[in-house]
Amino acid sequence: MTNAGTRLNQLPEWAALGKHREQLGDTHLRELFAADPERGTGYTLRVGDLYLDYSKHLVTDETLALLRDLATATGVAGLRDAMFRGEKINTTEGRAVLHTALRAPREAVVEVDGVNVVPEVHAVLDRMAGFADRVRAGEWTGHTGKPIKNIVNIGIGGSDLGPAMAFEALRSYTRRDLVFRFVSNVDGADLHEAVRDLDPAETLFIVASKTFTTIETITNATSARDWLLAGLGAGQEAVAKHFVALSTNAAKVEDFGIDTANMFEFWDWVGGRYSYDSAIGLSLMIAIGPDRFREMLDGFHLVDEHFRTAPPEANAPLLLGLLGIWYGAFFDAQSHAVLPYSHYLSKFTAYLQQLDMESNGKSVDRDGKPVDWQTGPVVWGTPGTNGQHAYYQLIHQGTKVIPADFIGFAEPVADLPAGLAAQHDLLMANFFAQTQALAFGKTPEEVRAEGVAEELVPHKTFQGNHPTTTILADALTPSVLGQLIALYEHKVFVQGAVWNIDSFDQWGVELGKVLAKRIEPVLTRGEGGAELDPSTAGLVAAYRSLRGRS
Ligand SMILES: O=P(O)(O)OC[C@H]1O[C@H](O)[C@H](O)[C@@H](O)[C@@H]1O
Repeated sequence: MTNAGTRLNQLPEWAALGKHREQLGDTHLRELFAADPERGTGYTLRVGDLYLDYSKHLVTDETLALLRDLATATGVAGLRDAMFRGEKINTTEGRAVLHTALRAPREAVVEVDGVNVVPEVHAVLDRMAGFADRVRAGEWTGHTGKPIKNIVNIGIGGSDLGPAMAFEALRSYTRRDLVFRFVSNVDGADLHEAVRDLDPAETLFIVASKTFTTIETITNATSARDWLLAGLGAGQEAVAKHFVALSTNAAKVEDFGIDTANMFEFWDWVGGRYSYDSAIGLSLMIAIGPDRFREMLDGFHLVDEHFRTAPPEANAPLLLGLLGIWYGAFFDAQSHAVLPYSHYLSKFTAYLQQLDMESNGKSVDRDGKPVDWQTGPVVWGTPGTNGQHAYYQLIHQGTKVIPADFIGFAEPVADLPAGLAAQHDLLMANFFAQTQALAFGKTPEEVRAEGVAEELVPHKTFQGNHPTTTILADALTPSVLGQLIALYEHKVFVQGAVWNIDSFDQWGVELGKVLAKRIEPVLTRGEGGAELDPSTAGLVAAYRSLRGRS
């Protein structure tokens, strides 16, 4: 709720930003840097192990002060405190939003409906650790007595992207003698490719689903069970040794045939896209071990505390959130690129897509009224150097405003052979060169001075003035990964708070699910379909005909 119920774009703070934007006009980053020799070091923040440079943003001290005023006027700090207190700030679902409790230290007290949830959180973490240790030690054996060597996580959305992303990110910390696979797509090819070279006797399936009703996951889990039992030539009794569940829904887990003794629980106050530090992280915990998992949780917690307590001027998630609002509202930026300069972060942006776009892809405010301001951006990107040889052209010389985050590390991962670790400086030289080129560009005069033919000067000119944030850390450790994810979680929170939207529901995914359920019997059995629109009816008829069913 904004102050006194005033709509966001009716606030005087919003108008002040609009006026300031006009005054800023097309001021170039070259001018901003020339005017302030301290800018390169002054516009930086240190949070835990993260070094953040925001000097290459189209902002001045005044911009930042006006943005903070907007945060004050929209009650960001109050909503943040309500979240940490366990209030039901997810109003459309009547739920608390407490992923921060998942990484609270043992002695912390966080209450939901008067009950301290921290002991339960740690009880589950301890059970997970016990299980992970048994698998890692080869003590958890399958139906035939063979130790488990293959771990297949079956889940989708928040029950897949988090563990899959973190497994990649922390690959150098994982047990290389165990095989980890992640299956999400209901396309049977996903499960097929994941298990085709595995021995069922050595394979553990982790069925991850908050609701345990998600059709893709239940379908894949059912097929995995069929594959297992057929491969083992065994009956239902083999399931207990090869299937565990991660869920909030014990009844559905039991219905599926998994003993609830093999279930690791979490709670409805954990959103799916905020859940990989809950039981949903079990596959990751098996991969990196409980100690490393706890280090990751500590990293999350460090940034939680920063977000909760740092003053607005030095509050990194607040700053990043406000910068995004600035570009969306006053530069008409439609998208936001996240460009990690680490091969291990290959799934990082895909993970952030759900975190950000499912949270803030909303067009009505908390009161159900249509918003008439920009909300969440399209988040996109892939590891940086690859992008340089593909789509960076558009960022450098296209017509769109694309704020971008550049994420890099001083050290290559520890187990890289020396010869390959030597490539790291080249990787990072690209990292620094790109934000420099994006910010400062190359003027026509500079191009001419190189003796370029006049007709080619416009083509070889770089306008520059493209805003970027640089996030640099020493190394991609479990703790640093936790810090990075918490930074983005809270950035998304800040934006939702200012935009006055519910960042914690996802009603927009429901309609497609309902329609798919209706269309499936039309495809398979030709039943129903009278209600289909003419386009869809035509497509369904074509599909049936191609499959020889009409
Ligand atoms: O974990 P589950 O209940 O299976 O949900 C898996 C995913 O599907 C849903 O449709 C939501 O859009 C996601 O937020 C969720 O993470």
